[in-house]
Amino acid sequence: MTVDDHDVAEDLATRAGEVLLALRAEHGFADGPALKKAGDLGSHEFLMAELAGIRPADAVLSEEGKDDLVRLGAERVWIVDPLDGTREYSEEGRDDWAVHVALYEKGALAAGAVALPAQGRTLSTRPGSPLLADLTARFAAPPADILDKRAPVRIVVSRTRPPQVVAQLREHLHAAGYTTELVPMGSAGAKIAAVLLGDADVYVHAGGQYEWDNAAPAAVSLAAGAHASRIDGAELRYNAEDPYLPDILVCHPALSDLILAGVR
Ligand SMILES: Nc1ncnc2c1ncn2[C@@H]1O[C@H](COP(=O)(O)O)[C@@H](OP(=O)(O)O)[C@H]1O
Ligand SMILES: [Mg+2]
Repeated sequence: MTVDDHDVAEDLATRAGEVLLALRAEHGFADGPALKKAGDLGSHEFLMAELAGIRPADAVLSEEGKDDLVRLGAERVWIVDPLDGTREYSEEGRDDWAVHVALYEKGALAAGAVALPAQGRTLSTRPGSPLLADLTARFAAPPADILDKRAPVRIVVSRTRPPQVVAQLREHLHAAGYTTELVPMGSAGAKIAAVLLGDADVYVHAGGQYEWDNAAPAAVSLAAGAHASRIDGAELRYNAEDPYLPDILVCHPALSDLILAGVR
């Protein structure tokens, strides 16, 4: 039986999340560094073994693996972050951490899933996913409350490394008559999921990130009809020789011109 790539992404991200929940329960929170290490490694090894079994011909770029540049000539590359938000994973009670599994194929993102294990859900590009249908409906309707300036623009940012550009963006929005609210959160995947799920309106990051931090969240965003780009409006490109991809913007497409004008 052939298994569809969307199903593979969703299934592997979800099951890696179960591995991470089990390791968190087993280790407890007394030794943070040991828990982080166990999580990063345990999830990476799980994903590598599963991908080798189900997609043996594909290349893999993982945050926790050695970067095999054979991927540069490969048609299919899985871009995975076994544990995004490692810091938050090691803090008791926090649910802002994620597992990212994306497939890059012939120049573009072809599938992806972001598991939020402590929230009990996985966002994915799988056509037919009820959650994806909800997200797609959200982005098909205009964000009337924001456009009418009745509701604040909720900007989700790194809780430990909020970028400079956010202050500039807020000034730009305030000058245009909008109000804003900052929502600090860990994990690029959890922050992008917050935008997709309607708990925030904009995710802006600058100053450093890698392909594994945003490939799967970008794949789901684009599948849901959200805007996802570099902060200068350029397309997000993957499987580069240097996987450094330092900035990203995700928001409702009806807000993208306004936000891009504020961050450019
Ligand atoms: N300036 C920077 N340089 C490199 N990586 C960064 C970065 N800022 C954020 N990241 C990475 O992006 C992810 C989300 O960060 P944050 O929670 O601060 O928003 C984290 O991934 P990991 O948890 O997988 O390491 C973090 O390491
Ligand atoms: Mg990461």
